Amino acid sequence: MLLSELVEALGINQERTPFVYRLMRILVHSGFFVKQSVSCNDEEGEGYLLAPPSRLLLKDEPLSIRPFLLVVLDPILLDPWQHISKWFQNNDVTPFHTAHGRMFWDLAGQEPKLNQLFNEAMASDTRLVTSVILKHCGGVFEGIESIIDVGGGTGTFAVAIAKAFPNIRCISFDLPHVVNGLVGSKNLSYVGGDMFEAIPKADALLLKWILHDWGDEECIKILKRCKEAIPSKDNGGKLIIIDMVVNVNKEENELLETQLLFDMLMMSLVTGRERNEKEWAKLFNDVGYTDYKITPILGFRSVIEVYP
Ligand SMILES: C[S@@+](CC[C@H](N)C(=O)[O-])C[C@H]1O[C@@H](n2cnc3c(N)ncnc32)[C@H](O)[C@@H]1O
Repeated sequence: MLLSELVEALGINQERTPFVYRLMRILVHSGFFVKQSVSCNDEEGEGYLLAPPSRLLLKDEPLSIRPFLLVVLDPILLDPWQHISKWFQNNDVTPFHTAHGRMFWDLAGQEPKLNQLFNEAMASDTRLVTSVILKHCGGVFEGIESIIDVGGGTGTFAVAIAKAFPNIRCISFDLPHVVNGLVGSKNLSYVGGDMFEAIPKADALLLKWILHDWGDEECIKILKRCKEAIPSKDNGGKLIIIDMVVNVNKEENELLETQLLFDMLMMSLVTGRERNEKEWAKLFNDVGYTDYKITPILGFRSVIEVYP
């Protein structure tokens, strides 16, 4: 699109065209658009093309992660960044708590708008991740007869597994305010509960973007509840964790900056953190898991299979 077409399509005041030019200049620089000579409607000039990553931000792209961007940019999630300095000097659990006087999960349970925004954001990320996992890592589900997605949100992952593997019984398990009213299918059901109290039993448990929300002590509690819920390794028990494994070696990890920024997001919103392999191994070892295997297939995230 030419700049003039863009200004028209977006309904922007024509006098603002030079400002749109400046905005587009940085969006080209940061890789969201590509500049190219075009001739359109008898006009010749420099035009803009969407760069491939920008497709992930389109409204009607099936694997769009636009809802994720929208929640991260919502004032409720941006406010805590303004409170980091205060938080370094007080005793609040998180900058989010300093900003809103409550923990993130409590506010999500009390504010239907935040609950919905957040669940949609998670579902959009999970659609993208599921598409990669089922295509490239379907083997992790082999031999499993039942699986529980712990903290599975509104069930996007469980629905995809239930569809791809009709013989696996799937449960999406989350806090009651997240799963209330959701209706399952033949091999899929929803269960409300608290993963710190008890997790229903199954061959395998999936934990996608769960453990990075919590500090080590809380992770140990969750991992203990998980261990109680699965059979021994010989009987097919395992955890399938989808989370980041931070590698601070810049040469080996072109996504290091993204991983470190996510670590800051976890510091700002919740009590969690992004962990390196040694830190993951220590958690598993502390709870008595015997073995683990990391498959780095999901961009800045990995699949970590953990055995009791
Ligand atoms: C970062 S989200 C990840 C959601 C989903 N696994 C995904 O990746 O799309 C964390 C999830 O943990 C759930 N959660 C938080 N505390 C929980 C608890 N005590 N018991 C069960 N689920 C919990 C939240 O409601 C939320 O759905």
